[in-house]
Amino acid sequence: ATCTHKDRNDALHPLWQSPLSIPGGSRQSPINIQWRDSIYDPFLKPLKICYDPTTCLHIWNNGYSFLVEFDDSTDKSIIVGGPLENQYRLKQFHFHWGAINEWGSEHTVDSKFYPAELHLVHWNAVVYPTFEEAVMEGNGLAVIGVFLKLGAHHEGLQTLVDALPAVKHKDTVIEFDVFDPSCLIPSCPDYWTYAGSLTTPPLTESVTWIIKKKPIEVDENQLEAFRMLLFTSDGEEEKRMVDNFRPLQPLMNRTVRSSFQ
Ligand SMILES: N/C(=N\S(N)(=O)=O)N1CCCC1
Ligand SMILES: [Zn+2]
Repeated sequence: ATCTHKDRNDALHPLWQSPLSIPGGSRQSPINIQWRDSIYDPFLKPLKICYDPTTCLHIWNNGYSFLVEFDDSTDKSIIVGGPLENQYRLKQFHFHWGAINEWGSEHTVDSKFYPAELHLVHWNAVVYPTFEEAVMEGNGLAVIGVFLKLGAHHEGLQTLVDALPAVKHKDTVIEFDVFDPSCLIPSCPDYWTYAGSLTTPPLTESVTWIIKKKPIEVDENQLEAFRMLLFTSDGEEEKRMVDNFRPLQPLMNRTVRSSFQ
C-alpha cells in the first residue's frame, strides 16, 4: 500500500507521536478544521495585536524549526481580546513546512493542507510568573496560526529569509534585532479558535489556538529557503529540515468556534 504522509510522518518523526502516547490526551493539536462544523460565536472579540519590533532578539535553528525569539521581560509585545481573558506576551514565532508544496501545515481546513504554517507563541504573564510555568497550564499559552500559500513574493518575510543561511545548521543563532511580526499576519480579522496543545514536546494541553482564516502569500523561492535549512548540526551528515509537522490529532469532545459568519 502507498504510504500516506501521516504514516510517513509517524514513521519519520517519533517525537511527534500519536495521542496514545500522551496519557489522557483529550485536547491535542493539530486538528482538521471542518469549516461547516465550526460554530459562529458573536461574543468573540476582535483580536488586538500590539508588537514592538525592537523586542526582537535573534533567529535560532533549534533542530526542529527556526525560531525568531523576543524579549518577553515586559508587556511591550502582546495580544489581547479575541477568545482570551488576559493579555498574552509574545515569546517567539516559528514555522512548519513540507518537502513539497502539497503539504507542510499542521492544521488543515476541510482536510486541505497548506505548504506551510506560521505559529506566533504567546504566554499568560498576567497569571503565571514564567513561560515554563505557563506551558503547564490550561490557559497558559495562546498561539496564532497563519497559513502560508504559494503566490506572490512576501516583502516582510524576505528580511527573515535573507538571514536563514546564517542558521542553516542545528544550534546556530544570528542576531535579528528589529522585526515586526504583524507584517506576517493577514489584515482580515476572521479566525477560528479552539482549546488544544503544543504540537511538539512537551505536547502540553495549554494552548488557546487562534487560527487565521486567510492565508498569507509567499513565493516558491521563499518556501525553498525554508527547505534548505538542516535538522543536523555542522559536521553531521546533512538532513534537510522538511516535513516538521505533527500528524492530525482527533477532535474528541471539542468544538471549533469562528469569529465570522
Ligand atoms: N510546540 C511549540 N509550539 S507550537 N508548534 O505548538 O506552536 N512549542 C514548544 C515549546 C515552545 C513552543
Ligand atoms: Zn508550531
